Amino acid sequence: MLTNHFLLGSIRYIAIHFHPAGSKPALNASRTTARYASVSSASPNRRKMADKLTQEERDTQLQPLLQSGWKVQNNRDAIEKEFQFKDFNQAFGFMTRVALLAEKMDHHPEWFNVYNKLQVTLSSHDVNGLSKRDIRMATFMDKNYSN
Ligand SMILES: C[C@H](O)[C@H](O)[C@H]1CNC2=NC(N)=NC(=O)C2=N1
Repeated sequence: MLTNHFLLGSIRYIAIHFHPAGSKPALNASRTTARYASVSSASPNRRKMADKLTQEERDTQLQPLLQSGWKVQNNRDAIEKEFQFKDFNQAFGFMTRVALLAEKMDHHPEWFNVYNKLQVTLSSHDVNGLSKRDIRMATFMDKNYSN
């Protein structure tokens, strides 16, 4: 058994990993630390209060995404974009790369895929609107997209 306590100001995350006797951990402790430290930099309560994008952040961070095809929905504080790929293989490869980040961030896109098309909606349910996590996710998608 391996126990990691992360003390970043206040206790924010404790990860306990169980490994069957004799088995080797898949990750060493320092990699595990880096992985979780990067995605749990705020406790859930603090995250909620501090997280919704401010007007200034919308002007500076959301604006560039709106130039690259993301749209703010009419009825919800969420952004959406449709991606098109050569075929299903390309679409699903892209989705897989995004899914790995989503799991690391504990932040998941709403998406709908048919063959080579992918409709994505990003919003942060815990703040009922857009947060920096949506900016990070959208930016990652744009960077990783090629058709
Ligand atoms: C329990 C779990 O941490 C939460 O439900 C996470 C999971 N993924 C999430 N994804 C998104 N988009 N918003 C959230 O608020 C969210 N919360």
